Amino acid sequence: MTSTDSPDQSDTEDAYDVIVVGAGPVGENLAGRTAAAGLRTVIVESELVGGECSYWACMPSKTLLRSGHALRAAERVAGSAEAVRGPLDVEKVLRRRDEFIHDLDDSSQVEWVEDAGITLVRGVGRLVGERTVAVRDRDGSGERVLTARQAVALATGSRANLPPLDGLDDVAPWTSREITNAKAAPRRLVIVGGGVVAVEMAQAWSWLGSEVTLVVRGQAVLERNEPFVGEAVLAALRNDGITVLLGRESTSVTRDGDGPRTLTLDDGSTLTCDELVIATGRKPRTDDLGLDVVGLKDGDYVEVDDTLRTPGTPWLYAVGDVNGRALLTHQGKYQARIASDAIVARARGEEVPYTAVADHRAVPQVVFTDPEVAAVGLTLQEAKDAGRSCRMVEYDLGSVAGAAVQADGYTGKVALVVDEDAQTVIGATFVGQDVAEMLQAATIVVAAEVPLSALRHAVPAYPTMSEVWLRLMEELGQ
Ligand SMILES: Cc1cc2nc3c(=O)[nH]c(=O)nc-3n(C[C@H](O)[C@H](O)[C@H](O)COP(=O)(O)OP(=O)(O)OC[C@H]3O[C@@H](n4cnc5c(N)ncnc54)[C@H](O)[C@@H]3O)c2cc1C
Ligand SMILES: NC(=O)c1ccc[n+]([C@@H]2O[C@H](COP(=O)([O-])OP(=O)(O)OC[C@H]3O[C@@H](n4cnc5c(N)ncnc54)[C@H](O)[C@@H]3O)[C@@H](O)[C@H]2O)c1
Repeated sequence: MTSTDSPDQSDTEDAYDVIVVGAGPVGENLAGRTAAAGLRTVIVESELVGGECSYWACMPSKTLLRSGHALRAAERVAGSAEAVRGPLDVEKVLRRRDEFIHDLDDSSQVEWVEDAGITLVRGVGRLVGERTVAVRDRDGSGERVLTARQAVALATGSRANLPPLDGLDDVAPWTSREITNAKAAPRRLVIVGGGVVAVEMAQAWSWLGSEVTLVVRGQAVLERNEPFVGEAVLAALRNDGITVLLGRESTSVTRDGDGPRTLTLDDGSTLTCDELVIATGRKPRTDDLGLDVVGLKDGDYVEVDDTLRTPGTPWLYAVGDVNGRALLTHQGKYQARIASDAIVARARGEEVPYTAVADHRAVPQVVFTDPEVAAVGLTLQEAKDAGRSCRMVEYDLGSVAGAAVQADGYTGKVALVVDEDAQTVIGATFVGQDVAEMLQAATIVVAAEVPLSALRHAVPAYPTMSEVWLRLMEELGQ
């Protein structure tokens, strides 16, 4: 059966092979693959098919940043710089963002689901028993019970985690949802947080005209990366005119009616802003998911093994943000591929073909600031903490011919972490303009554990920025 149903619509056939709860990119991917393999698959979605990534996360944030990147790239090359002297057209940038998020209309995604042979049930899913999910209408008017012969896969994602800040509930703070979907640039924008959401949104809205202040509790931004990443991005943010306060905790916030908010910091100083964005991390959307049915706790990330199955419950899988392994769309979709192949294999009584190794050692991520940050695998510190015998080699990307051609006065840096025993690259970090597209080469090298001796034969084209690999190999004595 292929249909779009709401819970109160009666359906005599509510038994499926696979139930997927959550139709974000990860749930969709898993459902598409089990349906393609011939398993009768239903997907349950409480909001928009396409999930956080499509409407309130990856797509709007990247489209908000892209026009600024394009403008800056043109401004950094003599000849094109003279041709682009104007500012960004904010209205057009926001319109383009809205086109990418389909004005929050999921009908094209629903079409894909139906074409893929998946049944869509709209409503809030909850585990109520073994292989059983109850779906209730968002307004609570109806409930429908679905059963699964093979597997239930949780793909309910994550939401913003709000800190226990005095007064926060009364000031209508924004999270990533509102800042990625804002219809105009707030005049004064304060963002609390120093992670990926905070730095990307600080820069995007600064480029679009907001006066931005970033309140960071640590001594650096992007602390999970190599230290030189935080230094480069911090300098760039400040160079853009963004005020970045390091080592500052927020203690309380107030609002005068519908007017501006005033945030008080731990040194007694105050910041007044038209919008306050909280970007202090995520929490799993498991608060009312019925995890107690299988002895787990609502509100927690769902622990899984490397086939994305929960230990002790052979029919329950959890993929994407909800398991907390790597809060990234591409990594969640990787898990969806593995979980779906495992579900299909187990349904056929076959061996599971492969497991999630990349989650542990080869997770790639791009931070779409200017400069971009692209990293995969372990940082030097993570490698040391893991007891690896390792060393780091670094190279100034700006001194590579390809980078000099890319932009006048190009600045950037690349570092590799090498396992001395295995003679393989276990981590790579790039900072600079247009490094995002350089990441996949490093991801292949790390994921496939390519020996350094073999890398000698991977010759980068001249004059591209990838020529930095030759310089790094020289640094490594290869
Ligand atoms: C601002 C921002 C920018 C980001 N940018 C990037 C980026 O550039 N690249 C990248 O890789 N990652 C990025 N991410 C992370 C990315 O958005 C997530 O990793 C990704 O969305 C996870 O996909 P998912 O399918 O697991 O969850 P989600 O996309 O959150 O989808 C989960 C779905 O489940 C539904 N759901 C939840 N509970 C229930 C229930 N009980 N019943 C029915 N349905 C339910 C939700 O409505 C939602 O549609 C960004 C995140 C943020 C916040
Ligand atoms: N380009 C991308 O790939 C991209 C973009 C945005 C988000 N994401 C994903 O979304 C996830 C969430 O991003 P995020 O930036 O919200 O989280 P994050 O974990 O990257 O950063 C959270 C930040 O908030 C700070 N913080 C935590 N609690 C705090 C508190 N109580 N007060 C003040 N500061 C506090 C942390 O020190 C850190 O700087 C990330 O893990 C990332 O994987 C990815």
